[in-house]
Amino acid sequence: MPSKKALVRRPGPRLAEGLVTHVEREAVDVDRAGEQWEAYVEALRTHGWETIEAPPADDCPDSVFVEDTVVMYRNVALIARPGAESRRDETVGVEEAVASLGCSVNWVWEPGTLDGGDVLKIGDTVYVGRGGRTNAAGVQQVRAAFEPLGARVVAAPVTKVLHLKSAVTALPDGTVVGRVPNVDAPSLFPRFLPVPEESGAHVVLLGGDKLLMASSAPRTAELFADLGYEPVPVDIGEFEKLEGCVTCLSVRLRELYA
Ligand SMILES: NC(=O)NCCC[C@H](N)C(=O)O
Repeated sequence: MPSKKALVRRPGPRLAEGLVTHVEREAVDVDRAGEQWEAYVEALRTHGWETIEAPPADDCPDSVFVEDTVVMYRNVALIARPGAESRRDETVGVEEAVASLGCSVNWVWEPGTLDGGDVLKIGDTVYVGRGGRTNAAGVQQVRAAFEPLGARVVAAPVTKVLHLKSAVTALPDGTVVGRVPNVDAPSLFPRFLPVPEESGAHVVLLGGDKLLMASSAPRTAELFADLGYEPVPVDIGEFEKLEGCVTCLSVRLRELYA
């Protein structure tokens, strides 16, 4: 059944200690991050999404990046096993939250690791990035969880950025968008559109033609507007300092039965 719920998690007091892997560490203004998070959540609500807060995980600096903790396919929530050890405890509260929404819950087990940021769904095709955070066993477990439900899982190498979805996401028509130097294998995707900015590769589909995007990608927003989409820009600058992007701050639940 179509649903429009989005799971989010408020940033915790230790946010500034969040992991950085591919960028230089910059000071994070936690108060400003809080304001940016509120505005992000408000943008989801304004466009018809009911937001549900996962219980805080204040000991985990990266907990706001809730996308990495769970992958949804239909009504099934696959609880991730984050590749970074400091992020493992984030999954506990998320598991409670998705179970209470009526999802069927499944888990990635050791030795598998999986970050939700490595999973890009386009219709029934589920691309899984095998990179710094998601290992081969994690990819196999996504196959085992979702292929019986009708998904086709396609593994994609990720060596240049943190997650597959740091490199690419997809427009509503399924066209994959990414900044060429960040994408290991653009030919894996049936339709690929290069974008001029790194954060232009990140879109959250709000419904209809509306695309939630970071305000740090104005030229890409212009490109998308010219293709008939309606960009909805939000400033997530404090999260970008920690390699976060618009996708990683929420998990949309579009096929709940509850
Ligand atoms: N899905 C995402 O893009 N997540 C961003 C995670 C950023 C966090 N600082 C991390 O390194 O895990």
